[in-house]
Amino acid sequence: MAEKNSELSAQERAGRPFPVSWDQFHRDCRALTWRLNEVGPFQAVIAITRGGLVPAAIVARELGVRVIDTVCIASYDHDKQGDLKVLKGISEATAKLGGGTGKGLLIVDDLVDTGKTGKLVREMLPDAHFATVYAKPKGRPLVDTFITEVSQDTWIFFPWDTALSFQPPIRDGAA
Ligand SMILES: O=P(O)(O)OC[C@H]1O[C@H](OP(=O)(O)OP(=O)(O)O)[C@H](O)[C@@H]1O
Ligand SMILES: Nc1nc2[nH]cnc2c(=O)[nH]1
Ligand SMILES: [Mg+2]
Repeated sequence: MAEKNSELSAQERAGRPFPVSWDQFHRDCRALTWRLNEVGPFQAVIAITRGGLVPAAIVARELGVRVIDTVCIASYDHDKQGDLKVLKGISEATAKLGGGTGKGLLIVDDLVDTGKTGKLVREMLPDAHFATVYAKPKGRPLVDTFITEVSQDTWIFFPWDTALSFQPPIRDGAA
């Protein structure tokens, strides 16, 4: 049974779908910025690619921050998590702004799930502020600021990964 479970993708294990529209995502990013505005000011925003790019753009716009950098990490192949690979760290100029430890820098990602990605970035920039839009319980302790907690058995569907499609009526057995 345990073997069977390990064959399941993270999305299959999660089971419960949580679709997010562009409109909802934009609202949640704005709500996140209201909280971050109390914590800043921040010298730069660092997006964890790729999912962090969209919230980072919105948050940076709302905070009036124009220095934006990326940490590029690959771990999930669609919905299966493998070993984490850091494809690119922050630039020398951004590292200098954060005094080498990330002080005054804001790291943004779309979500934390197991927390593996967040843990790795925290190790790179221990004094940076880490914000995500959504958080699942396992990853939540790693995040300084987030907006919505969803249960661990939830899979979040982002608007850039999805399209509108027909759904059968609930009466006919729709989830
Ligand atoms: O807390 P964890 O279990 O580590 O998962 C969270 C990470 O997973 C997703 O990224 P993904 O690796 O799918 O890459 P992407 O952002 O390029 O889609 C998401 O954007 C987070 O960065
Ligand atoms: N889209 C998406 N990617 C993830 N990566 C880890 N957890 C999730 C999730 O719930 N949704
Ligand atoms: Mg990501």
